[in-house]
Amino acid sequence: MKISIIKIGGNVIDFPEKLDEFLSLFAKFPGHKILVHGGGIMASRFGESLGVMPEMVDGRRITDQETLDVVTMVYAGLINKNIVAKLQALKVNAIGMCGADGNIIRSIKRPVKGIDYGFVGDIQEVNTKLIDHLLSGDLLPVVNAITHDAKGQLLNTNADSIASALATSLAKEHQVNLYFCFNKSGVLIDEKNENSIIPLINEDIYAELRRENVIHSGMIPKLDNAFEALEKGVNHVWIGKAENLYLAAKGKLSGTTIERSRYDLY
Ligand SMILES: Nc1ncnc2c1ncn2[C@@H]1O[C@H](COP(=O)(O)OP(=O)(O)O)[C@@H](O)[C@H]1O
Ligand SMILES: CC(=O)N[C@@H](CCC(=O)OP(=O)(O)O)C(=O)O
Repeated sequence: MKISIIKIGGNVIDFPEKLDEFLSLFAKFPGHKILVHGGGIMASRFGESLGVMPEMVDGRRITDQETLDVVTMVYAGLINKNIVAKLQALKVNAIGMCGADGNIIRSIKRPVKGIDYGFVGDIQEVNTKLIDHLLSGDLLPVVNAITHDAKGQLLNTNADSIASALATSLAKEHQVNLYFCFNKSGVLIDEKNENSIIPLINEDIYAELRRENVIHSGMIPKLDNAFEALEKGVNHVWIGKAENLYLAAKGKLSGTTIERSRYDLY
C-alpha cells in the first residue's frame, strides 16, 4: 500500500478557519492516509486557566500528573473528537484514537537522564496490523499525542514522534510519505521571514543551524523525527505550510524537503 502520514501542528488547530481549510484539503488528499495531531498551544492555554503552568525543554513538555490530566483531556478529548466530527461532516470515515485504543501505540515512561520529563512516553511498538486493517476497511485513523505503557499508565508523547513512529513502522511493509504541516512556510533561515525557506536540509546543515540557534524549540523534535524516519525507510519527508500540502504531494517546490545525509547513499 501507499500510505501518507500527515501531521498537523498546534498553531493550525488553534484557529478554527485554518483548521477547516486544512481539513477540507486533507479530505481530498488521495490514497490511504493517517492524520496525526497534538495541540500543544491549546494544552498550555487550558492548563494555565486551571493553574497548571506549561514547562517545555527543547520542544518537549515536562508532564507531571496534573499536566497529564490536562493533555489527555485536550488531545484525546476536545481536539481529537472535534477533528473526527469535522471529517465526518466532510464524508470521511475518520476514527479517533490515542495510543491505548486498539493498543495502537505502546510506549515506555522516559527514563530520567539529567531531566525528569515525568509522564512522557518513548514509543516502543506500533500495532501496524490494526492500522492495515483500518486502512483496508476505508477507515481513516486520527491519532493524537497520548500513548500508553500497556500497564494502565497513559503517557504524553510528542506528536511529531507519533507521526514518525507510525511512518517508520508502516514503512517496513508499505511505501510511506511523511508530511509535517504547520503554520510556517518550511524550515526558515530567519523565523520572521516566510521567504527564507531552506528548500533542502540534511544532517550536516541541521547540525550547523542548531549550533547557530537558527533551529530551536519545536523545530528540534520535528527535524530529529524527520531524519529518524528517513533512516528507517520512509520514502519522503516534507515540512511546510498546511495549505501547501497539495503542492508537496505533487512534488512541486514548496516547503522543506528532508534529505538523507550523503553517507547513507553508499
Ligand atoms: N528555523 C526555524 N524555522 C521555522 N520555525 C522554527 C525554526 N526554529 C524554530 N522554529 C519554531 O518551531 C515552531 C514549530 O514547532 P511546533 O510549535 O512544535 O510545531 P507545530 O505547529 O507542528 O506544533 C515554529 O512555530 C517556530 O516557532
Ligand atoms: C511530550 C510532549 O512534548 N508532548 C507534546 C504533545 C503535543 C504536541 O506535540 O503538540 P504540537 O504538535 O502541537 O506541538 C506536548 O504536550 O506539547
